[in-house]
Amino acid sequence: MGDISFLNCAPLRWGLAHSGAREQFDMVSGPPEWLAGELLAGRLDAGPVSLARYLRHTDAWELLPDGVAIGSDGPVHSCHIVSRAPLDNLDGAVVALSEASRSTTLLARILLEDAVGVRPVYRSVPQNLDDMLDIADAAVLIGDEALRLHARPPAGLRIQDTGALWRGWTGLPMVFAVWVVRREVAREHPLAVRALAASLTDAAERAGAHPEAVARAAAAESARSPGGRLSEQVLVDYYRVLDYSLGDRQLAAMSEFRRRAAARGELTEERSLHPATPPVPGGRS
Ligand SMILES: C=C(O[C@@H]1C=C(C(=O)O)C=C[C@H]1O)C(=O)O
Repeated sequence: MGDISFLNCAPLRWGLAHSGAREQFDMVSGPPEWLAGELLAGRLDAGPVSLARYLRHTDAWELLPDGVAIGSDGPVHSCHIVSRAPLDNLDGAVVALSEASRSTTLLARILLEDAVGVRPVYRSVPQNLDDMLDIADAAVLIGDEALRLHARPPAGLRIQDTGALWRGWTGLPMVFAVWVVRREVAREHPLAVRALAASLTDAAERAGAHPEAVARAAAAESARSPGGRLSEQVLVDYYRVLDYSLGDRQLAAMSEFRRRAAARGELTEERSLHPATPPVPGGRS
């Protein structure tokens, strides 16, 4: 099973470790685009991928039964458009897009062009704010580096949270990533897939019931990264807004995101987005 090596998945790591389910899975951690490559190559059976990636590969992957996602109903704290000038000044400007992201970069392009009404020029580059702003007027970033910008906004920069912008524009939550399973694996091992989904849902619930302990563990994890330790309060606030559920509102949000992307000629796959019906335990599958 894959695991995103960002702090957005620290509560699930904590929950899986505390339920004892962690040992049942062979877990590999990495950035979301690397996990997507491993899934496509068949080296990984299940894991979290960027929503935009999933929408391009609905032929190869299905959503975990009952659904597990990374989303927010409003600000997400870690997926931003960072700029010196207001967004409506970005017409004709250069916007650097993080190569680590598929969903937020597409969402930012939709927001800039269709909600704000500007037409920037885009450049996909490795994620690093300083390097990005050397070559561009604005940058789209995700993950821990973006969370650090939210926690300590640098002087002179505007940190525009794409979850908040999307919510303000559409009234919907945003789903940034979803857990998928390869179709062959879902067909051949339906009960194992169901157990995996149940373990992840349980981990999210457990973590939600212990916000301070989770924030403490995540702060310790953040201290081991080059960006340095994030405060427990920043992490408590982060996990209060992050939502791992994939219910009707999130599915509606995914459809709306796909519809708006398709209107631009992107992500035109027609398959239903609903998670597969979980097989009945002990029943024929
Ligand atoms: C909330 C986040 O969710 C993510 C955003 C992704 C994207 O923009 O493509 C992909 C996976 C998740 O890591 C984040 O990374 O901060």
